[in-house]
Amino acid sequence: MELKLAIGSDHAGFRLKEAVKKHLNRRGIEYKDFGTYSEESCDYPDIARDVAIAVKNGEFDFGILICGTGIGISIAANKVKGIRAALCHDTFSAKAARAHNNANILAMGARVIGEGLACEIVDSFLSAQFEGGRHQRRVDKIHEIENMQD
Ligand SMILES: O=C(CO)[C@H](O)[C@H](O)COP(=O)(O)O
Repeated sequence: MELKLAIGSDHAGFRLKEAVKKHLNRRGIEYKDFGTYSEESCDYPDIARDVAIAVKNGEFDFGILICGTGIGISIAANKVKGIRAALCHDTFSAKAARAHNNANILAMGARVIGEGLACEIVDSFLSAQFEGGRHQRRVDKIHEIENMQD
């Protein structure tokens, strides 16, 4: 799989990010780590912004964002036009996020799930394909809402 990912977390997600990076290394999947690089307290919107803009600009196929709950970092990423960040804590949702919502960022909460499940969620997200059709119409409507804000 020739994928290039952007990955980032805040301090709460740092350890899980390291575990996900190890998993990606084992699978031979290329990624760029946008930080944070320690467990020192930082602000998740800063990381969400950098990853989301890089994905939106087409430098990466997908993004992975991790904070304590996954909530704040996904909310922040979704403020970037063209970003569809999906907070997933199960493999079914991760697959549907790609198949139905054409999500381009996977968000997870390190204080919610463990490393094993997180890596399975990453695999489900990356292996699923957008189904298009009626789902494309709905994704288009999401972006119509986005464009109403101009
Ligand atoms: O989950 C999060 C945002 O949704 C953050 O990781 C969490 O709020 C950080 O909390 P603290 O500064 O107390 O470690």
